[in-house]
Amino acid sequence: MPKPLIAITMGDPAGVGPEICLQLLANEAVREHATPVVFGDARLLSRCARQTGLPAPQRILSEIEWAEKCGSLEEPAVLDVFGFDAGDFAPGVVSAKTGAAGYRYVEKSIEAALAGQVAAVATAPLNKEALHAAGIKYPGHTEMFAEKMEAERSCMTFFSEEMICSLVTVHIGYQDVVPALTTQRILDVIELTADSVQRVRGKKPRIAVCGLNPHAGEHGLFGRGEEEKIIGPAIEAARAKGHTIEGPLPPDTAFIASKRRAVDAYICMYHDQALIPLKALAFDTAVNTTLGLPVPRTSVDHGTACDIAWQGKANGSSLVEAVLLAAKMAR
Ligand SMILES: NC(=O)c1ccc[n+]([C@@H]2O[C@H](COP(=O)([O-])OP(=O)(O)OC[C@H]3O[C@@H](n4cnc5c(N)ncnc54)[C@H](O)[C@@H]3O)[C@@H](O)[C@H]2O)c1
Ligand SMILES: N[C@H](C(=O)O)[C@H](O)COP(=O)(O)O
Repeated sequence: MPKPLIAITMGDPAGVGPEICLQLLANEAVREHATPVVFGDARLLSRCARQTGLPAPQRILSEIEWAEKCGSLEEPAVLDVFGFDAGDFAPGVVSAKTGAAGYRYVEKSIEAALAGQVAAVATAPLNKEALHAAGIKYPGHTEMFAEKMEAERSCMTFFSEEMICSLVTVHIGYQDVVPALTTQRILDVIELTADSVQRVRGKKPRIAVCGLNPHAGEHGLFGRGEEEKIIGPAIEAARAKGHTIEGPLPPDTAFIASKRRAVDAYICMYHDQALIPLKALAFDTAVNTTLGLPVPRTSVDHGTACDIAWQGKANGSSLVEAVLLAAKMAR
């Protein structure tokens, strides 16, 4: 069976994206399962290789060569996306310019995915402030992929050996979380998660849904009855559709070790409810995915890490796992 061609976007040029892409291109385990193509800037990658001591990319394709050769590519490569001027660029310092470049690599990867040129996309980190400074309206990749791929419903889900978790709400402030919680949205996230875990792990998942308030509201004592009025009905509806599901669980004990052994996937109401336990347990290897898209998209779980960028210190294992998961999802 031919190996899937996976687009890897280079991320914000000023962050750790370039060096984890260089690590990835040289990774033997990745080559066994996929043909990786980094969508980024070839000159910048070569400069990063010189600075960090990592191997420089061997095969570089222009956009014209890519259009001609992508159907027969069998070795790791870089697609040199035109347009980044490294003149006044400084590693570790994000700007509107680096935000715009990172966004261009993502746009290009989505075009390639929708044109059937690549089987999946894995993304290196963008910086949200840099995107904002560049005038780009999306909070992150999740919203870019969902809109540009016209997903009817989608959600952010993290896979790791320690835990799998999906987020009902993502990049919004806390005051906006409660208005965004609806029974239908929670049910959509449960269904997307159950379907994806079944495909990736080959088993019907046991799902746990977290409450919103301390102690899951303790029967209306804390909060405004969100557990009874919004979350509970979504759990009932999912159970009626045949899902193995429990909740709303008190969030503070939902992730203790014995519970994690009994749960295949968590449904979390807001960003940090999911990502504090996930990143504490599996920061180096967890993978972020967007479910509900016509073409798989995975990502690293970490950010641009500007404090260590271009110093040869970045751990590239989350990107390796992201590409391996993308290859699995693409099959
Ligand atoms: N997939 C993505 O595009 C993605 C994911 C998370 C955060 N972000 C964005 O990245 C920017 C910076 O976010 P942050 O500072 O909150 O988190 P961060 O993950 O960039 O950094 C947090 C800490 O983890 C360390 N770290 C991160 N990645 C590492 C790696 N690969 N190897 C070794 N150490 C690593 C950093 O040095 C830092 O100390 C923000 O704009 C944020 O929105 C993007
Ligand atoms: N919430 C994600 C995390 O903390 O890992 C992240 O910011 C990435 O979001 P996108 O995949 O939407 O860029």
